[in-house]
Amino acid sequence: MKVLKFGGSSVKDADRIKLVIDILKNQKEKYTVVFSALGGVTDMLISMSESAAEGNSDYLKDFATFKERHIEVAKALLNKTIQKKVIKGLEGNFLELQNILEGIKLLLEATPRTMDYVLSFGERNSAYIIANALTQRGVEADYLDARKIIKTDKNFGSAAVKFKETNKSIKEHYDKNDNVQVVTGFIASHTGGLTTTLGRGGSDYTAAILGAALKTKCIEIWTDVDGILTADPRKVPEAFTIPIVTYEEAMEMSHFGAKVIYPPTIQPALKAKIPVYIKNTFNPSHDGSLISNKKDKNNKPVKGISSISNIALLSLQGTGMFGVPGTAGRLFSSLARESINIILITQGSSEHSISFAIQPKEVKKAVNVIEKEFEHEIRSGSVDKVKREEDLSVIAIIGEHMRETPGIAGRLFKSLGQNGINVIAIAQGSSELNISVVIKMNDEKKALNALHESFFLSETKSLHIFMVGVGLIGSTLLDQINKQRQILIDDRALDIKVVGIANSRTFLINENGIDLDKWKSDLKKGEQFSMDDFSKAMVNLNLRNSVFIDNTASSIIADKYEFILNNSISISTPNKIAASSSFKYYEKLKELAKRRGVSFKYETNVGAGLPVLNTLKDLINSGDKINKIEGVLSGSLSYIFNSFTAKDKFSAIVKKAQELGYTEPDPREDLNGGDIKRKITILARESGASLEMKDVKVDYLLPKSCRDAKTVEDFYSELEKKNDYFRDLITKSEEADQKLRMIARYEKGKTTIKLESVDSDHPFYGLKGTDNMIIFTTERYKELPLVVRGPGAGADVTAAGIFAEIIGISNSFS
Ligand SMILES: NC(=O)C1=CN([C@@H]2O[C@H](COP(=O)(O)OP(=O)(O)OC[C@H]3O[C@@H](n4cnc5c(N)ncnc54)[C@H](O)[C@@H]3O)[C@@H](O)[C@H]2O)C=CC1
Ligand SMILES: N[C@@H](CC=O)C(=O)O
Ligand code: NA
Repeated sequence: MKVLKFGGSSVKDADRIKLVIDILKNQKEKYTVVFSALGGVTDMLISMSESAAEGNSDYLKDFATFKERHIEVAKALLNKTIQKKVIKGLEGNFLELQNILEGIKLLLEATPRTMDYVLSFGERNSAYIIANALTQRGVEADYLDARKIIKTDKNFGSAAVKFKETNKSIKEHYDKNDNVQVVTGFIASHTGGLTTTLGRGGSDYTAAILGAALKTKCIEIWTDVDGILTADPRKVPEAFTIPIVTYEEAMEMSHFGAKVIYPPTIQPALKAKIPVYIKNTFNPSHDGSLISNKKDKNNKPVKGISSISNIALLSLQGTGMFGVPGTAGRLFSSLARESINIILITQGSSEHSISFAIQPKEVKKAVNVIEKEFEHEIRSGSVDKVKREEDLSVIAIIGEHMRETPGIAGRLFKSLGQNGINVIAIAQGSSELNISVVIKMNDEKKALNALHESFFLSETKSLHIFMVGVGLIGSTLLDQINKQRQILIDDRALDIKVVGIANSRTFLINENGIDLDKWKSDLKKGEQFSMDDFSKAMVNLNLRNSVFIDNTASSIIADKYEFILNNSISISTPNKIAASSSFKYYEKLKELAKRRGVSFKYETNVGAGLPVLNTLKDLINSGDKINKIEGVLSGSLSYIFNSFTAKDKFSAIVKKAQELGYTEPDPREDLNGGDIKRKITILARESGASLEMKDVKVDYLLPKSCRDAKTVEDFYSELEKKNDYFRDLITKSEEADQKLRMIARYEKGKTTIKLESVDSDHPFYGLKGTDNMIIFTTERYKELPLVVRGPGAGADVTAAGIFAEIIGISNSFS
């Protein structure tokens, strides 16, 4: 024999009840079944009584709806003959209820005793209709009014069960009746016959009482979710069912807002060692959760993460509290006198302050009672006025095995810290069954998701990308991400979600991820872009594991890095402006990233996708000293000198380099030496020098008229005028069997850039295509230097460099 119980959400209307009937018809063994009132009906009964008690006739409208709903369900489920009988029975109930409501209106009072009677109609109607629907479908079923079998005291609203009497009458009843008993949940009666109710979660309690009395094989609580989940799925989409939870864990989860069941109600069942399953009416084949005292083989230290939204934190503090016994006692007794429920308490070990969380609606009352209680101390200045903080949430991680697993708290605080979530108060029960933290309500969703990812590692980690600049590099990167995304999910459990994109005209944000197959057309329909609006949207979304990518060459974007890092968002960028701007800003950004525990990365600033800056960082971190850096740092100039011959027009080759995507958005940057200047400055800075870009000594490649051109168009026309000049240059170099190279150097604190014509034995002579080559001469690489060489410009290699950087950043998220 087993007991099944279906809650209000499972019996909200006729369609849902049909699903329930299917589940019941599929039962292989003997069972009894408990029902709650149709979803929403109990609330309706309460509000009708309240309005009647105010002498109001408004309830009559609700009463009409109440009747209609039940008749409708009966009509939809029952054939004509049975319908007639059932509707007659329902009408008897309606009349009884109508009389009571009229009585309430006359007396202007709904006592707890009357309320229990009123509420009983919810379960009585639902179980009655469903029992008949079962009979009609060939199940031999009887309607059983639980008032006949469950006996309680007269504590109306939350009556205490008299188990001896109850168990006896349950056994007697079930011994005599072989049909499926369809039982009203929640209601019971006093020995004298008065109707009582069992309080919060009452129908679950009914099921547990029956299970324990009849020693059933199990109890199944049927609801509208797949059991107890690791977190609230409305806040954490990745939440999943916990297969086995202990009773204590279920208790903690429900205390922190997981509303699947109210565990105290299943106590009688667990005491009798009867397993309790939580199952989903709308997904009956799912195993659901088992609440049991069996040890979980899985033994995860953290089983679930819960939260209570919108709480207030009050603190009592003052010098007069130190070492004074009874302060806490007085504080909490005064709150208890006013029936103020306390969600969490923490006390500093200095005994200087006690903080506790309560519902915001109780703040005023709480402050008043406390300030009254400590009136004298406040007046004398030994205790301060109550400090209050509102719009907060409590988050709790829960699990029995946290107790024997070190490092859990560490991981908790690391992932909150990394996501810029400030912890306002901390509490850990001495049972170590939960660790709770108070944070800003704004951060709740982010915190839940970050912790969920961190503690349920087997699940996929999400990375949220915000990208400004979707030109050549940006669009190539989006393409690469789109192609690789599923592989990263499958192989690395890493889900890269691009949630924001922008160009200089419009921007688009989608928290669930932008569709990378059609971002171009979607972006066209986006909102008008401003970096202020985009940054605000990004910060307001407040997503965990966020990375900002700047694929522009704009200083407007680079100027926002400080704000972005300050909001605990990592940055990866090929834009060289920030790292080559003032040394002060460069340092500030690096320091800020460190302080916020996020990343500021710009490997593609030098040598595009080549591992130049990382190599340099590894040398320095391992204690090497940089003596000299020499490099061909411009991919576009490399390409130009490698393709330019005395037969070509120099201006045409430059144009080609631009078309191939090797130059900066503005090609003058490359030809004027600006781009190389930025790169050598960055290399010098990464080597430890505090240099500015203006310190770089440049031997210009271009004649002055070209350098001074005001627009790109003017630049090309000036360049054309100088084609002969460049032909001379290359002819001389060719005749000497040499190659033209723009070489940057950093040595003894000085940075220089110079056009040189190099011989065939020079290391830079053999460079091909867009090759960059960086030669590090160091204390350890003295005789033979360390060399990094390869393509140093181009969309694919640059985008790949950023992509690799993003994946690297994802590793740092706990
Ligand atoms: N092409 C290459 O081989 C390499 C390029 N880079 C860097 O990559 C960055 C991007 O280069 P490309 O993709 O070639 O440029 P691009 O001109 O093709 O694209 C620039 C994008 O930025 C957007 N943009 C420009 N100014 C903006 C502003 N103020 N606000 C918002 N959006 C703005 C544009 O609308 C466009 O979507 C540059 O910083 C460049 O130095 C770095 C290494 C190699
Ligand atoms: N325009 C740059 C691209 C890489 O930073 C270059 O030519 O090297
Ligand atoms: Na690089």
